[in-house]
Amino acid sequence: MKVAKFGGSSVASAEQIRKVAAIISEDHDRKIVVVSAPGKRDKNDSKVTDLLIELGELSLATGEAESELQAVLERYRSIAEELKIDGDIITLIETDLRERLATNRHNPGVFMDSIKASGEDNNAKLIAAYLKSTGLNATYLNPKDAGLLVSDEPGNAQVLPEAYDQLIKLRDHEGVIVFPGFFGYSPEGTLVTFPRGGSDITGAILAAGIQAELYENFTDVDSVYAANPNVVNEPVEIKRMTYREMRELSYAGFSVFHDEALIPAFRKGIPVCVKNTNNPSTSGTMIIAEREYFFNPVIGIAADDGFSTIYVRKYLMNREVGFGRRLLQILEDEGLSYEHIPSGIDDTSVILREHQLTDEMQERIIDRIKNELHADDVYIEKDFSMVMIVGEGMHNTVGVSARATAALARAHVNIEMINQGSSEVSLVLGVHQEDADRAVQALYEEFFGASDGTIQ
Ligand SMILES: Nc1ncnc2c1ncn2[C@@H]1O[C@H](COP(=O)(O)OP(=O)(O)O)[C@@H](O)[C@H]1O
Ligand SMILES: N[C@@H](CC(=O)OP(=O)(O)O)C(=O)O
Repeated sequence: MKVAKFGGSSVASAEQIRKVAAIISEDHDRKIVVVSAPGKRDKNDSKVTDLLIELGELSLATGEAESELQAVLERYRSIAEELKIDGDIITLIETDLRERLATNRHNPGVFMDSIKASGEDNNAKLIAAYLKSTGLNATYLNPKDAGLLVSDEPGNAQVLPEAYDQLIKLRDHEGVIVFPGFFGYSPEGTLVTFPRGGSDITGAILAAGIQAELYENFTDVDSVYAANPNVVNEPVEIKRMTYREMRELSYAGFSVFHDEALIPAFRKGIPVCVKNTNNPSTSGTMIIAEREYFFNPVIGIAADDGFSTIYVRKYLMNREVGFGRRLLQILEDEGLSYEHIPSGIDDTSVILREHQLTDEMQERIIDRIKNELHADDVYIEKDFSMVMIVGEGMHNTVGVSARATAALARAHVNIEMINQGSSEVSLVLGVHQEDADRAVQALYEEFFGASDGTIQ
């Protein structure tokens, strides 16, 4: 049995959905089909999820968002008309959306999750109807009926272990299940979405739940590339990589696959294959537990922006027992998570995602560090990017860091921070955001300049 997930680019139009139907029909092992909301039809288009966020936020703010509602309906209407699906489905989708807009308005988090999730939910119903019209035994299944139980933080659902006791039963379901990605339900019955890009997570949970032989993640590229193709021209294709390598790279900016989606697959040992809906016959990229690495210690280079640094200097900091704990307690009191904390003997930097910080919070943090920790200097800098060099071969290869820093020096990129994970499967370099693309290009040239097109 296989789980096949089709991202927004694969279900963005009638033409794309016909390709999805052909892919499903050609392999009867594709038992569960996870679908996202319609994505972009071209680079200037909008994802339905983004249209729904606009709709929900405007409705909450002003109570009126009719044109935004019609923009969402028009996406489904154009697909349904071209696929010649029964007209009732648009009426059903409109009724559903209006009901969601009228419910949970007192709780913005729950309200927005319901609006966002309608994109996937209604697309799954529409695609199930189309698949049935082609003669396939396909049925829509709602995550609540499937038992996809998740924690209740809006926009940040985490699957609950007890969900797997229910999901295994899907193995006995007749025909093909069409399953909306991106959300589950709390034990209290509240709809909760995963973070953005979360349909990948749904697919991984279901693959783990039914103990699938393979989790296929269909997108719009032939493979996972060694660098973002929007940053490096025609990067080499990766044919095989480990869960750990993909998790590091997708955490650090490879938006082709959600980093949290690897955890359920890794825990149950489900192989993942990233494939192209527009070119399904290619082998794609296999993501597995182990791989041999011979030719290149590095398998990929990623970059993610939107980081801030809280810089703290205090003479003899390294001699003060508990300084680190007290510093992190200040962040914990503000509900902040951090990513890296490189330290010297008299200074330390806490690197965290910028979106967490408000101006008031920054003032409170600086004030507390100065007055409670008696720091000699403390300030916060914004607009950093983290550039990640990843490869299972790095931990027994001498000189990777030297090659990386030399490459950045040649590109005149200043390194603000360097951090090697204890696993040695990744090396993180902090640079200013405006240098990030140049850094990725310089590192790619250093580690892949002589490559012949693919990494085995
Ligand atoms: N290393 C990478 N390899 C392949 N694609 C990448 C990589 N980094 C970023 N991408 C981008 O990810 C896109 C696919 O992800 P996404 O837009 O979420 O697709 P989907 O709509 O299928 O979910 C690709 O079109 C590509 O532009
Ligand atoms: N549609 C949701 C969930 C998702 O995973 O979408 P996609 O498969 O297009 O990345 C989002 O945009 O976040």
